[in-house]
Amino acid sequence: MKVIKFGGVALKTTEQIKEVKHIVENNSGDLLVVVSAFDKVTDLIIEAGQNAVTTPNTFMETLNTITEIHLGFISDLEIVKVEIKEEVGQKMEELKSILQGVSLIGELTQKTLDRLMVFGEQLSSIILSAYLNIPHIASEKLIKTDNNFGKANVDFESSYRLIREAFVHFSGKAIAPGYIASTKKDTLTTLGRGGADFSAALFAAALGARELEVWTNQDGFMSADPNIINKAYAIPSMTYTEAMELSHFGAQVVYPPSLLPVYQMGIPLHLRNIHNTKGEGTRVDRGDHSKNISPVKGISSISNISLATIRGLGMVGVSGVSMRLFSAMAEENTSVIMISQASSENSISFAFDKNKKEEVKRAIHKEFNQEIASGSIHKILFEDDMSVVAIVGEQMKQTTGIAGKLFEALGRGGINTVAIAQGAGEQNISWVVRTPQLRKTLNVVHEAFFLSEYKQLNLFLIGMGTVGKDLLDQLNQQQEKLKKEHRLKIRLAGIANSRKMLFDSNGIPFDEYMTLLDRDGEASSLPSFAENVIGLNLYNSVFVDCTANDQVASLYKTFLENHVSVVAANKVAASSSYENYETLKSIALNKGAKFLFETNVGAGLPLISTINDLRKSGDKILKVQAVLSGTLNYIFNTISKDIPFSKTVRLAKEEGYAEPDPRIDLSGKDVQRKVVILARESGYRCEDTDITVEPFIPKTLFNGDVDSFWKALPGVDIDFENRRKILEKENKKWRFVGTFENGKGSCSLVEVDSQHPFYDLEGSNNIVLLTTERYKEYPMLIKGYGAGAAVTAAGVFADIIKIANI
Ligand SMILES: NC(=O)C1=CN([C@@H]2O[C@H](COP(=O)(O)OP(=O)(O)OC[C@H]3O[C@@H](n4cnc5c(N)ncnc54)[C@H](OP(=O)(O)O)[C@@H]3O)[C@@H](O)[C@H]2O)C=CC1
Ligand SMILES: N[C@@H](CC=O)C(=O)O
Repeated sequence: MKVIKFGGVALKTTEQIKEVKHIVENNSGDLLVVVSAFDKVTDLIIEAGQNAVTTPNTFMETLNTITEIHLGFISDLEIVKVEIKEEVGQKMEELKSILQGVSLIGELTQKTLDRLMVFGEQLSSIILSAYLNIPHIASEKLIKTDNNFGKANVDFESSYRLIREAFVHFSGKAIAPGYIASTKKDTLTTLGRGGADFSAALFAAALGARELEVWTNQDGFMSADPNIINKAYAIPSMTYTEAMELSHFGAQVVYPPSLLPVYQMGIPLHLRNIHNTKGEGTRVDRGDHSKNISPVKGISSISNISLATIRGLGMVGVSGVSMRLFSAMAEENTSVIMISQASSENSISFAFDKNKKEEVKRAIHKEFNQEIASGSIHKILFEDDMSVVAIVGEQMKQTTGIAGKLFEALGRGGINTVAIAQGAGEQNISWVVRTPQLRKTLNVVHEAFFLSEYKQLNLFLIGMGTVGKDLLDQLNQQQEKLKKEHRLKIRLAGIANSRKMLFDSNGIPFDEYMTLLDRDGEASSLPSFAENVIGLNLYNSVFVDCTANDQVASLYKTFLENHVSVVAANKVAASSSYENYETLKSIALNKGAKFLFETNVGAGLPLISTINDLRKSGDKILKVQAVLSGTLNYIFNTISKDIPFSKTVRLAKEEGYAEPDPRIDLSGKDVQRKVVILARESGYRCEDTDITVEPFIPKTLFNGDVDSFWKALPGVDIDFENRRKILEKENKKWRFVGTFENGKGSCSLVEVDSQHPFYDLEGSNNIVLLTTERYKEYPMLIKGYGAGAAVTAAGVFADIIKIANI
């Protein structure tokens, strides 16, 4: 004997019902088919009942809809037997007269509601019995319960006996309505919403079925809620305990009470999807499921939770407090979803359905009246808008480090855990988070435990000029390789320039961002950009700054505080006051986020990381001597009798070396910032005032705006040409050199001869000599392209990859 159950969602359309027929016909051997009401019918019956109470006669409209649904199926399924239409007609008449009675009395008791609701399953089973051409069995006569209407408690012994007696000579196929039962005195009852699963499980257990197959519209138990986690997948197999834990914590695949009968009798439960009949579904049985890749089998969550916390020193060491509290909840018919108690015993927190808040308040005040009056319970706190999340897996109890990994992932994701519980069985860790953080929580935990195929970073980028544009091109080119070779997906979740901004948590295509930004973007606003990044609350969020703007740099603090890592090509923050620099670094450290700015000095050259590595390994940076301006080195390598100074500046801008405002380069400010950053990363508490700058062009050029600067610039060409000729004669070159030693530094134009290590520094290259305790006699030398779109973008890219930690 096999039992198959079809839920209402699997009985939604004529096509689905035809599929049901295939499934039934393809099952050879003895078979009992248990069915729910057709989709939505139970809800419509409840609605009709409620309408009958509140507004007499309005129930007729709903009743007509119910009739249409059933007659519609009879016609669409081409059921020609006249008796079926008559039988359905009779049932509808019966339903109508009960509703009229409700309307007259103006009251709908749970008992009457049960009496109404049984029609759903009765009607579907009558129609399907005719369509499948198999006999119909009256379940209500076989499943016996108490009179707890709405969710009656099953009398297992009598039910099993009656079912076995009814099936003693049975062979072939039959259909039975789920959900409905009756008391000893044959009063109709129901088994609670979802109770058709329970009926099927009772039949399967009583008859010792070889399998119970339950068809819904889901692939079985999923690793997490697929509506939230698009990478969630169906769990192929699990134990009864795991299924119980997951369904208790919100995975609505199977009605939790159904698991007990099949577990007790060791009957395998197979969950299948009517929309994916070839899918494997989930098998729940007593088999060995220990070979699963992850000890965590699934994540489940329940929202709409409130959390109550009772605090008081009077609870410490007093026995029976928990017992009294939970008995009081039981008296109010309130289910406690999760409990957390500190070992100090001075507080107990528990989670419950938010709709039960009044009952919970009443229960606490009634039970602990005296303690509250005496002050031994001094605080009762209610927090709303909470969700309970649980990870479940029987193998968790044999694996160390699960809790460590879980809470590390949550911490790194910036998720605050409000309360925690783990039973000694170790197969479930549950915790409470604020509901706005639920989506992120599920993502973070799914990524941590479920072998999501890919690790994902969510990028938010401001600045799509020279560097930003190249970065997006590189990301576009590399995305397939990163996915394939490093299992890393980079999703562009937000972009902005000075005019517009655009967000899409599903990802903005790298090859279309500009068109989309222009077409769909809204007006750019930095506060609103930050709000969006934080509001989207995506896990593994990274903010990338490819501007030179101080207002953009002022957003870093907020991002880091909200666990959003920051990658900056912009040098403003790292070279601002030491206090700000230090604050940003320490927030990043405390929040488990990263603040990376490798390209601030030497573009793509590994300068900051090398200094960090030297220091971490115990070395000390004693002195820095460097050419750090790509623009200035390019200018001094390009200037000639044919190319005047002003032209070289224009060329440097065109080549993408110069700052958005080239006066930052020409004034020496850019190099000063870089020396400050190197000094700080070398461990010195350096301010920009510690680094002097000797200008090499008149300060008057820096008054006014950029346009007037460009106009005035050719004015210095003759002087430069005169100085250049002398230099050429002496076989020397200009290098703008930054140095730092003993807490102080300088930036100035130096004339170097052919013996000097900086003499042969080509193009826009940078060079850095690091004198350290270990590299004293022969300083460490790092040299190469020090500016330009491609190398800088590559440096920013490398910082992003560091955050992914692949
Ligand atoms: N070029 C190089 O070789 C290197 C550059 N860097 C640094 O990289 C950064 C970017 O340089 P680069 O790409 O050359 O500069 P660009 O001028 O080419 O691009 C700057 C981008 O920032 C945007 N932007 C400016 N202000 C705002 C704002 N308030 N809100 C939103 N967007 C804004 C601009 O928008 P819009 O397009 O609308 O004007 C533009 O897209 C600079 O900090 C520079 O120091 C670091 C190392 C090397
Ligand atoms: N403008 C800068 C760019 C890199 O930081 C330079 O010229 O070096």
